[in-house]
Amino acid sequence: MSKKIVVAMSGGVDSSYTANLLQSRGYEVIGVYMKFHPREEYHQKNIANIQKVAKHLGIEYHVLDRTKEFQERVYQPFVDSYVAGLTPNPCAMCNRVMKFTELIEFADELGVDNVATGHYAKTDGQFIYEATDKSKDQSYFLFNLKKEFLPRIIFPLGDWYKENVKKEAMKILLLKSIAEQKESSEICFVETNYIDVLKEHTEVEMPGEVVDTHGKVIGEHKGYMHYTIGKRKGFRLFKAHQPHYVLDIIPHKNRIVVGTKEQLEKRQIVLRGLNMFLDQKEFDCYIKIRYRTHKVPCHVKIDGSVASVTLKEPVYGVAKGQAGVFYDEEKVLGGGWIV
Ligand SMILES: Nc1ncnc2c1ncn2[C@@H]1O[C@H](COP(=O)(O)OP(=O)(O)OP(=O)(O)O)[C@@H](O)[C@H]1O
Repeated sequence: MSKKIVVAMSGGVDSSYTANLLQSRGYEVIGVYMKFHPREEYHQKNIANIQKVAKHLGIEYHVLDRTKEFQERVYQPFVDSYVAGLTPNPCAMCNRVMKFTELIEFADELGVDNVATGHYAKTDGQFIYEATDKSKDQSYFLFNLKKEFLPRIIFPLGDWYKENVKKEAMKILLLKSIAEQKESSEICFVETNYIDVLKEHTEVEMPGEVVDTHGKVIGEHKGYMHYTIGKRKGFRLFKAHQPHYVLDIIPHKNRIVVGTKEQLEKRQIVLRGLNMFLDQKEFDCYIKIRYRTHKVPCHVKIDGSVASVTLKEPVYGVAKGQAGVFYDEEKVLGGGWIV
């Protein structure tokens, strides 16, 4: 009897091809689509794609409405984070509290052990690793997965290049149109940009003061939620200066603090809400403090759910609310949220 697997299908090429690959490896695939946000048109388009793939593969698929849970666990915290002057990472949050939790729970209901997604990452059941295709690697967003989930997860695209996934999908008549469609935006519930999302819930356009590190008013900004630490555009300084960067955001005063590149430099970072795959409490490794950035060597000391990180090279633009993810070469050791 073939082994069953639940595949998270988004209607995109990656998860469609994942389902195809797993079936060709002998799995009995059960597809599942989850509605996270309330954009029904978006869902209908995706579900139509999944229907096509399911028909082509002769598999069953399910649609789960998780809009209420998503609103509570991901969407509202995303809005609240910006209001609090942070730069949230909703995808890393969603992977833990929504996507994989719901996927595993659904698999449990069906009595199925394994689940799969079309993420570009690898796992050996104990750790997560970077994907072979470094330009598509999503391991950073997966640092927060519950450790006990890992033995049940398969990432079939971990050793694939996206280019080849597309090429192979194009050869399958029913996947061709899916392979040709435009790639989805980075955050599924953001249609245009995050500011438009925030505007539906809170006042975003509220000009305020730009101050230097001594609190002296030196310019004007559009509203603190427009900025993230390290940003150097979009605010106005009264006098011409050398380039200035956002150093801090003070939400209750609607102020941003700016300074020079040297002032932006950080050698120490604190992470909270840790999620560790490694049990050690003190170690040397590398840290990634944003998705699209290189890893920096560091020393880590863990006390409870807090990590004190000493960087061996300076970094610029450490934004509160973003994920700090520890790596040993390609292996993800864990991570936490920058405070
Ligand atoms: N709404 C959803 N329902 C079920 N699974 C999903 C959903 N959105 C994403 N996934 C799963 O998470 C994986 C990674 O999601 P991401 O949003 O990064 O998609 P992607 O890289 O654009 O992949 P795809 O081409 O499959 O859309 C997808 O490949 C899929 O397995």
